[in-house]
Amino acid sequence: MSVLGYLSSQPAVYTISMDVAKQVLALSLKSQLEKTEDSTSFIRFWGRNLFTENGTEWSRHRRIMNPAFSPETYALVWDEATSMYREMVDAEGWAAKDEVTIPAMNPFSSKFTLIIISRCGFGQPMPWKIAPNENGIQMTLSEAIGIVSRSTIARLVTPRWVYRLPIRRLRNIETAWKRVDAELKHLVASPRAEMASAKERTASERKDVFRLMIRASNGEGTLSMSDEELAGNMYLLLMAGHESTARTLDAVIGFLVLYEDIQEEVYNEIRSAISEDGKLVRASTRGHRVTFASTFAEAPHNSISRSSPRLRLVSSRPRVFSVSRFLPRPCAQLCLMIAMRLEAAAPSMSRDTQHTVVLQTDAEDGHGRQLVLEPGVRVAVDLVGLYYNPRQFPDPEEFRPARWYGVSDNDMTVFSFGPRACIGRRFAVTEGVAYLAHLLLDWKVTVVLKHPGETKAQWRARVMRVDDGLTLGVGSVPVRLTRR
Ligand code: HEM
Repeated sequence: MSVLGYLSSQPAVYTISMDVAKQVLALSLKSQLEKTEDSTSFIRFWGRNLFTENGTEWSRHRRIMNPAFSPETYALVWDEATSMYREMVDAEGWAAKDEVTIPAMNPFSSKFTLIIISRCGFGQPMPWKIAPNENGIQMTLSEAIGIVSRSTIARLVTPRWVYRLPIRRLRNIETAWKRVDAELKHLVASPRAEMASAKERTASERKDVFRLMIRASNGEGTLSMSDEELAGNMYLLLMAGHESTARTLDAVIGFLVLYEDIQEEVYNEIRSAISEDGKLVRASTRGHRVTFASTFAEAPHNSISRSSPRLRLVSSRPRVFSVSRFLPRPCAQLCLMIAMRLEAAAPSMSRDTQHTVVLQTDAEDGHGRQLVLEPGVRVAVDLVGLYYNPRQFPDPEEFRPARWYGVSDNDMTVFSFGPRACIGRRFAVTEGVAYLAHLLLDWKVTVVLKHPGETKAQWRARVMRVDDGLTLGVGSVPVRLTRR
């Protein structure tokens, strides 16, 4: 589809073709197509970052951050997710109940993923119960990030004074942006102070992404980072590392209550992973592989064993981690990936032509043709359109994890592909599988209908609709948890 702005704006072409998308990403690596100031303004409020840059600048950011996305980090993600689940169940008072009705799962998944990125990405302890008046601002960080995400586009096009008008909604937006700003400043300040103190040695041994960036910001040379870039990357990770995963978790829960047979399959898979001895298994190295799984140490009957063939997380090389690379991908993981496809958190990927670019379009009718684009044209891969393209995914509306048995990560595309694919993909998958495994092992999750006559199709139309923010997601997901 091509779009011509006759009065203003640049011409653009949109594609929902996988082949064309692959060409676009390949040409981006050769700087024929690039991200521009304009196309990345929505994520550059606090500074340039890994997402906004091209060429050698992009490569510098990526080289600084890459070592943090390692098997050790994913092991930590699994462990933290395990203890976070326990904290959540205790703090919310679910531990003593056999049935819990929840009007919306969304705040739980949002808080869960925020705390995981905070603990595992930023090395910052964050408890499940967060006081609402930190930094003198009456809003939790989780709430603030949600508001910031939903108001990003408005914030780009409205002057700042508008948010000082005596209108509650606008004041709330201002408070949320201040809350996030305060958090970023606090994050920058705390590890710097820590690293300057006697704890320096221990802290410097830790390789969370945040400490690597702080070190780069204190350093010089090709792998250094300015303070502005540091803040920019922290904001990026806060948004990308938390929101997209949270929205995927909302979506996958929504689908699993609609498709009860698949929920049962995932449950049985998790049950088959429970160990006899029930001891905590965190991480172990077997030859060149790192395998780990986690159990609930305190609850032996609820343990997930490392001997399980299905929930094992495997690395083929010490530094390159892949979830179940040599084993069948767990159904829980496939459910996540399908939810990402059906409810894409990242709606599109765009690049602008820097030179004349030739794209080969699909030969759908046997007549593929060349599309010649002049410099200055925006090429957008419409991910929602691509994921619902029936030529790529027959019966695109169906939640059918089995369709991705044996398919390679690249062909799933939900995290993009090639060297510029999502840096946090394994982080997100580990976290998501851990969340599902622990939740579904304890509870059968079912729909809460609006009224007794509501059908599942109506529930899907009402709940699984697009809720727009910086990322896309579903609406409030009301469910009932019944103890297994
Ligand atoms: C369900 C969860 C997620 C989805 C669907 C997702 C999707 C994506 C996609 C499609 C891209 C490519 C965008 C483009 O090229 O324009 C991307 C890039 C990125 N993602 Fe994710 N992501 C997720 C989770 C995460 C997590 C957990 C983190 C960090 C911990 C993260 C950090 C990033 C970063 C930093 C980039 C930019 C990479 C680069 O340009 O080199 N994402 N993500």
